[in-house]
Amino acid sequence: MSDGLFLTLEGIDGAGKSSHLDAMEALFKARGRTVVRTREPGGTPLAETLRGLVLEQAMDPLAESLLVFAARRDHIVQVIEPALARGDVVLCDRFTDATFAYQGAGRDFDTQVLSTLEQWVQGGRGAAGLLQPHVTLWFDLAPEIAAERLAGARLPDKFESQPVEFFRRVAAGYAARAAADAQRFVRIDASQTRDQVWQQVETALVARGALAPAGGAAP
Ligand SMILES: Nc1ncnc2c1ncn2[C@@H]1O[C@H](COP(=O)(O)OP(=O)(O)OP(=O)(O)O)[C@@H](O)[C@H]1O
Ligand SMILES: Cc1cn([C@H]2C[C@H](O)[C@@H](COP(=O)(O)O)O2)c(=O)[nH]c1=O
Repeated sequence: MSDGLFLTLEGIDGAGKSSHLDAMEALFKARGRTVVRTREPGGTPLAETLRGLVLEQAMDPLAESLLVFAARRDHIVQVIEPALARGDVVLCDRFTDATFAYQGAGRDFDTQVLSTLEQWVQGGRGAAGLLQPHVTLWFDLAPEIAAERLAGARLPDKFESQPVEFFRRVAAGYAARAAADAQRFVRIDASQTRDQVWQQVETALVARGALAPAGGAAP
């Protein structure tokens, strides 16, 4: 593999992660990196079609999980792996941690099944192992504050309409994923002001070596 960098942003709806994507992209571009900015579910025409279904249609948790992993497979094959092979920075708004948090913890769906799907979709790379982000910024925010921030901001989709108890479970799911992979996750205290949150993001990227030039320190 090249010097490609796979960076994901995670957190409950309304945690504030998307608010920092422009600045992150600019930070990398200022260092001469090519940035592929993308999101999940989504990132390809097929995956965006599946996103519409997942965010709008009621369905059981297995159907939901299969659709997000189908979208992810297309996204990985069409966008993420080619970008990493070129040495680009892939800036992705959500990835598989969201599936474990939303479908696993939020919907109480079987995480063994999710792990199997993760192996199928992100595996098959021989010695390279499972495709995983190099760094995951986890925007941690109390669900009550996130709900206040989202109120009136936009029309809620299927997930954003869920009660606060759902987001408590999702937040606990993220906490468990972060505890299980502390090397990859960086917790961002998203309750602070936008400027303070941005400072945390920048500090985390420096600390993880993510801003080193391509060909420099490994992420
Ligand atoms: N630090 C902050 N303090 C107060 N409000 C904020 C802060 N960061 C973002 N917001 C506001 O909170 C709302 C949600 O922010 P944003 O869309 O970035 O969240 P998100 O995590 O990307 O949400 P989603 O995953 O649901 O798209 C927006 O109205 C945004 O302007
Ligand atoms: C990747 C992924 C996402 N979701 C949910 C989480 C959010 O509610 C939406 C995406 O909306 P956003 O505004 O782009 O954050 O989808 C999920 O349930 N499972 C997943 O794997």
